Amino acid sequence: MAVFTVDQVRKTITNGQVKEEILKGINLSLREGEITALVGASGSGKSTLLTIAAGLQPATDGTVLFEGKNILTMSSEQVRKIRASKFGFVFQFAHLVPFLTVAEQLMLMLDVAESTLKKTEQKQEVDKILNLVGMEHRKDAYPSSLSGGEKQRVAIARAIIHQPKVLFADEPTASLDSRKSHDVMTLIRDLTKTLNITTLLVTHDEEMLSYTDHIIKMSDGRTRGQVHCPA
Ligand SMILES: Nc1ncnc2c1ncn2[C@@H]1O[C@H](COP(=O)(O)OP(=O)(O)OP(=O)(O)O)[C@@H](O)[C@H]1O
Repeated sequence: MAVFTVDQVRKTITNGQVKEEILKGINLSLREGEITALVGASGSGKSTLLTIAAGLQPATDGTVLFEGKNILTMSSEQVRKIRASKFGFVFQFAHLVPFLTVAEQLMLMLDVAESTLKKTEQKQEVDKILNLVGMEHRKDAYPSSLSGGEKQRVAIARAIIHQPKVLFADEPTASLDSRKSHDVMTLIRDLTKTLNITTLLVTHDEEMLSYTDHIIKMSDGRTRGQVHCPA
């Protein structure tokens, strides 16, 4: 089922007198339990498309339908609520809060997502998710004592603890070595399948495409076909 549909999305940037169209009418649909990868040369518009789809910046034209509603015409408060409760984000760097332990980072995310769980249930949820990403043994550790791969595991746990429908992952393996990159993509793939998340991934690393279900190539602000990857 398509959870997310992007239809005729355009983005024009004005730089002084010069107008530049960086997205030229993008269409795509994302399905539950699947990873869709956006690939393409630097500057082709991947991150712009991801941030518009995630409600982080407006488009010039077009629609982004999430659960049947166009997020591009919602108020900023409505979009903020959807982002906090229904979306999860992972970026190139983990961006953990340095003075919070691993468990506290996840508790904070539950607060941001306005979780209705009681504190004891929230703690159980934290334990469950840390177990899922293989980080339960480091729950009381601070970020400075974690390796790059461990930090990214915590960032992924934080991105999914509130059970988002959609996971936006922008170059999640770009700061990791090859082995850790494979570990992180295995984790993202397993979580996408077991939790039935809809995942949109931006990556430069062709080796990571074997973990995806669909590949969309971007070139000069346009998409060039949606390739289905056989399992
Ligand atoms: N706010 C902005 N103002 C001016 N130009 C912008 C802005 N945002 C993006 N661009 C331009 O739009 C184009 C697409 O940028 P975008 O970051 O989406 O590309 P990308 O495919 O994600 O690139 P990379 O792989 O290098 O991250 C680039 O030429 C970029 O310079």
